[in-house]
Amino acid sequence: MVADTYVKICGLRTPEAVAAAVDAGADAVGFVFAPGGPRTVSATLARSLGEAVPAGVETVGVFRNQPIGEVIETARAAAVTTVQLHGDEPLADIRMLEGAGFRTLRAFSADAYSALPADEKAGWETGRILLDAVEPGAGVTFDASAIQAQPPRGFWLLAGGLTPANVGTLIATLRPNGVDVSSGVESSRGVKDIGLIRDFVHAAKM
Ligand SMILES: O=C(O)c1ccccc1NCC(=O)[C@H](O)[C@H](O)COP(=O)(O)O
Repeated sequence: MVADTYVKICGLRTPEAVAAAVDAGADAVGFVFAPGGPRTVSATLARSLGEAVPAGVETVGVFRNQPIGEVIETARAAAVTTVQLHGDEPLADIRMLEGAGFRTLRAFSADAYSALPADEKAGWETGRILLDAVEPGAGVTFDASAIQAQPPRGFWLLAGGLTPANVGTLIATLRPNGVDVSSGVESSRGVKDIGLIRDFVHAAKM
């Protein structure tokens, strides 16, 4: 296993789930602001959930193809430390977020990322990236052979269909800096399971 694997638990909506993630040792908790999904929360709810999160743990707002002005306004209202862009957003949006004082994560489908020209990859790899399945938050794994052959050069997170049962093997095989999970710690879509959150963090940090 890889020591000190960074762990983000995403799609949190209740104080109990946030406390379970923090108590288990997660490095980041995610709140989904992309509209229309079962995990979508308001900035007001995220702000109140985030108040119980200690300073060393990142609070991440997840957005998908929303105007950058709206992203910054919502992230400020929610008082998150970090913004995760999960759509087709340009590098200029990442720079704007950094300028506004946020840490950032830019998500790609693993296939789309592997197909990027080297100079584009080099631009994204100056920041933190997240490699995921094509449909985010769907609990679906993907063929990671291209990533295994040519992993990103900077800090990167693996996501997409991770569970307490498969995360250890995938960390050992692909050696990401961290992992991100949503469906794999749920009892049903959008409903987090405290025991699975605990099991996932422990398995990832073993
Ligand atoms: O989770 C969502 O509903 C979501 C909606 C729109 C954009 C991103 C979304 N989630 C992003 C995440 O960070 C997920 O944790 C990541 O895609 C992994 O999901 P899963 O395969 O369910 O573990």
